[in-house]
Amino acid sequence: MMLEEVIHQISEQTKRKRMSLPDHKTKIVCTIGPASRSQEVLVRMIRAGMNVARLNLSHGSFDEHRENIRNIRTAADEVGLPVTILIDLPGPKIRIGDLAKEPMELRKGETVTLTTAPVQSDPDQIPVDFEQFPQLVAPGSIIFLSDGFLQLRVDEVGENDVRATVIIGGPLLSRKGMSLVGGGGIVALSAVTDRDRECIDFGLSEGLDTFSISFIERAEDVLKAREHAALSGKSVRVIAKIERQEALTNLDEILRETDGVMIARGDLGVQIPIEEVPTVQKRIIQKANILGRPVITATQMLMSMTDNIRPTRAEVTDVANAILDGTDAVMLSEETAIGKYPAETVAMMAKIARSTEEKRSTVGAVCSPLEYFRQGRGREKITVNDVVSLNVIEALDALGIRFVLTPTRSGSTPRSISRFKPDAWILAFTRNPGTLKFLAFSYGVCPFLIRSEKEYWHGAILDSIRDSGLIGSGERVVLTEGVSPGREGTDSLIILTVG
Ligand SMILES: Nc1ncnc2c1ncn2[C@@H]1O[C@H](COP(=O)(O)OP(=O)(O)OP(=O)(O)O)[C@@H](O)[C@H]1O
Ligand SMILES: CC(=O)C(=O)O
Ligand SMILES: [K+]
Ligand SMILES: [Mg+2]
Repeated sequence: MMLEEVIHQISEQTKRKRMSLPDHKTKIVCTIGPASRSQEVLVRMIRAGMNVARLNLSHGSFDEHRENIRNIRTAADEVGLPVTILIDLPGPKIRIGDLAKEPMELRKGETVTLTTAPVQSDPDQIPVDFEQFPQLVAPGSIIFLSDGFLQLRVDEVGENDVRATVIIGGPLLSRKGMSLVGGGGIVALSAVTDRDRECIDFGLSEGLDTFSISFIERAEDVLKAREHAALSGKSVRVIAKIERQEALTNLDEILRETDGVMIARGDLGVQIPIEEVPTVQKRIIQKANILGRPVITATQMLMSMTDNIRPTRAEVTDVANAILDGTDAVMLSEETAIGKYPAETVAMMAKIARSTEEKRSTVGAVCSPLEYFRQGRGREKITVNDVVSLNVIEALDALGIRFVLTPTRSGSTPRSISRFKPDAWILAFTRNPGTLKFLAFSYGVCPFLIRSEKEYWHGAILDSIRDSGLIGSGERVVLTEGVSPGREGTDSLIILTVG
């Protein structure tokens, strides 16, 4: 959208009230729930920078959401800023039902009963809103509740009841999601269920046209939502929620079909190994950016602000990093739906966004040192070490070399190569135990202690490397060479074959 259009849109909305541009460019999506559905709180959230109000139809009734929509619209009018309403569809996710009393405190080691029986007689039982649930588990199955915060191990399976032992305890709230290790729990049902279709109809009847689809598997799922809306003669904007392995496998086709994507890190962190979430996030953002699809990074961004007025450093850094990764929008979930400080959390999000955006061009360049040098920046201060390390990287890339051998006194040569984060290992040889210790902090550097000046000679290094069996005979390596022994600074690199 052109700047003029943005200004036009805002001035339309402001109805001739004083107009100014927002002070942050990253869009802020907020989930609306009990903590934020009042007019007063919504007004504060919009003033603090909320751009999109998300209604999660996995929680609350249509009546409740109808009232939310009315409140959001009134609040937006009052403030004079546009707010988009996003309907998040429930999708094929098994959830527990409404608990008799919440939170239900699950204690490690205790036995609990999950039941699909329609009428709850025992308030200590956990209702499950999916009839086939007992058939999906067996003794020994692990059940994740609440994005994996709570874990149970199944002991016994009956017709309607499943008895399980609490492995990881904590407070459980109504309607939390459930998944079985290995991805079970997103039942064989595909995305866009009958319930999702009802929710699309609900949204359309309220004059809304933006829907996020949970647990998308493939591009066809996006089409299904479009086709359903078309039955009512409506066209919709679809945000594909990437929260299962299949969606990652089919990411390219989904991105081509969808209008936008959400990195739904809550379920994604249960469906794929949690440690892969950060790199998957970067990959999705990059691909979405290349195709120009808006991308929302969601879940646990400022999670601790659900209870505290200040976030953790790690959370602030997560938000900033998502922005530097190239996300278009950041999302708040429990922070604004059930948290103690919904408006303050939005204000914090906006503050982090503004500060990060202001520094983005400088930080971006520093983030990729290789780009920094390739663009010829910092040329007036370039050192011999810089030139040699850049040449090393070039040689590694061009020849597919797996090892760099660097004799070093201070460690500066291996560090200058390490900063580019090459795939190759950097084997550093030093006589200085202090240097050896400090190289423990450098990415991809494996330091070795050598005893005598003689061993600095590259023939000796190659011999000891070959004898150690670390590098096979006949493999090419890069070796950096200090031409003037006794002086710091490397003057050249040589490419050698291990004999
Ligand atoms: N309308 C609502 N009414 C009551 N509680 C809500 C509502 N919306 C959200 N919440 C609470 O906030 C939590 C976080 O919201 P979020 O939208 O991330 O839900 P979720 O259960 O994790 O499911 P999803 O995977 O669809 O996001 C919910 O688990 C629920 O406890
Ligand atoms: C937002 C969402 O659905 C998730 O993080 O799982
Ligand atoms: K949902
Ligand atoms: Mg989810």
